[in-house]
Amino acid sequence: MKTIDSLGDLRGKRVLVRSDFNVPLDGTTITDDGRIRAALPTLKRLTDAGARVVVMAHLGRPKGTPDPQYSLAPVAARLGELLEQDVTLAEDLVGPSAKVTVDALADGQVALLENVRFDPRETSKVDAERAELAGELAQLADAFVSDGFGVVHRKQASVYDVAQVLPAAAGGLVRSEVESLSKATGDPERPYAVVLGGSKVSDKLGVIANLLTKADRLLIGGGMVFTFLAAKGQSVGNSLLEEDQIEAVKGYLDSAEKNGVEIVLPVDVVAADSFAADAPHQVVAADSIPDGTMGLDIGPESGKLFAEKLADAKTIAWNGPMGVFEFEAFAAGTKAVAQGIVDATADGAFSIVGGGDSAAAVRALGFDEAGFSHISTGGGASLELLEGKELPGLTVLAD
Ligand SMILES: Nc1ncnc2c1ncn2[C@@H]1O[C@H](COP(=O)(O)OP(=O)(O)O)[C@@H](O)[C@H]1O
Ligand SMILES: O=C(OP(=O)(O)O)[C@H](O)COP(=O)(O)O
Repeated sequence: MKTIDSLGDLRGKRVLVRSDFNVPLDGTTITDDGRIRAALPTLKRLTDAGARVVVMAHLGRPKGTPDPQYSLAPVAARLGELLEQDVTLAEDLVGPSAKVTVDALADGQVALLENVRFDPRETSKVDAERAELAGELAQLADAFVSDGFGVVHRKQASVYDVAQVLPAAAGGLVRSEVESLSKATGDPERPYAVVLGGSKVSDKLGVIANLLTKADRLLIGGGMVFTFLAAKGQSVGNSLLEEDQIEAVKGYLDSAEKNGVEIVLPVDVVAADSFAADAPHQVVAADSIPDGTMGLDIGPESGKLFAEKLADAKTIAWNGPMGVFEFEAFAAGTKAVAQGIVDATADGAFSIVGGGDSAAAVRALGFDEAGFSHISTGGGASLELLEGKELPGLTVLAD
C-alpha cells in the first residue's frame, strides 16, 4: 500500500483524511472514544508535517440527509481536546461551509467535515453518483489519506472513489491493522475459533460462508443467534430476527456439518419483556423462548460452554457482543466470552477482538486491553479481511 511518505512534502498542503469516528453515543455523550484515540497518531503526523488537515467521517447510518442526532459535533469537541487544538466542524460536507472552513485552515490545523452519510451519494450503489461526490471532495484537498480502518470494506465515495481522484495513501492505523490481522489470515494456528455476535446481523451473516472454509469452530451469540435458532425450527419470540436469511443459515448449518466445522449455539438465553435496562427478565432454555419476550443475552450455561470451546483454541477472532452489554443485566455473556479469550490468550492463543462496540465492551467491562493480542477498530472490516476477501478501500490504495 502507498504510504504517507509517497505524498511528498506536505507543508501547506490540504490533506483530506478519512477516519472512522463511528463512536458509541449516549445522547451527545461519547461513551467510548477508542476510535478517536486510534486516529491521533496519523493526524499528529500530518499536523507535525505542516499539513492543513481536513477530516471526514461518518456517524451511524443516517438516511442520506442531514439529521442532527447523527451530527459529528461531539466528535469534533473530543478530537479537539485530544489534539489540544480547536477543531472546527463544517456545517456541511462539500458545500459553502466546508469551503470556508478549509480555506481558513493554517498549516498544522485540523478541521472536520459534517457526517459524510448526510449526502446520499456517499453510499450510492451508482458508480457515477459516488464519483461525482468524490470529485467535489477532491476540490477541497491536494492529497488523500485513508485511515478509517473500520470502513475499508465499504465501497463508498469517501473511502474508495476519492482515492482514485487524488494522490492517495494509507494512514498509519490502516497499515498497522492490516499488519496485525495478517497473522490470522494466512495459515492460522489451530484450533481456530471465531465468535460472532452483535446487531449488524445481515451484514455479518454474509461472512459465515467463507469462514466455514477457514475456521474449526464458530460460536454464535448476540443478535445473530436468533436467525440460527429459527433456522432450526425454534421460536424466538420478539428477538432480533432476519427472516429472509433463514434459508441461507440452514445452508450454513448443512455445510458446517459437511466440512466438519463445529457451530456452537447458546443452550440458554436471557429473555426480557422489552428492550430496556430495567426490563423484567429470566433465563430460559434456548429452545423455549416465551412468546412476547426477546433474547438480550446468552445465558450463564452458554457463557460457560463458550469459554470451554475457547480454552484450547490457538487462534481466536471475536466480533460482536454476546448481548446488550450496555445494560448491566445483559452483560454477563459478553463478560464470559471476553474472559474466555483472555484466558486462552494467556495460554498462548493469538486473539483478535474487532468492532467499535466489541472493543468498547472490553473496556467498559473492565478488561485490560493487554489481555488480547490485537484489538481492532473494525468489526466488519476485520472479519472480511479474515475471510479472505479483497477490501475495496485497501485495493484502491495498492502501490
Ligand atoms: N441479543 C441482542 N439483541 C439486540 N442487540 C444486541 C444483542 N446482542 C448484542 N446486541 C447489540 O449489538 C451491538 C453491537 O453490534 P455490532 O455493531 O454488530 O458490533 P461491533 O460494533 O463490535 O462490530 C451492541 O450495541 C449490542 O447492544
Ligand atoms: O462501526 C463500524 O463497523 P463495525 O460495527 O463492524 O465495527 C464502522 O464504522 C462501519 O460502519 P457501517 O457498518 O455502518 O458501514
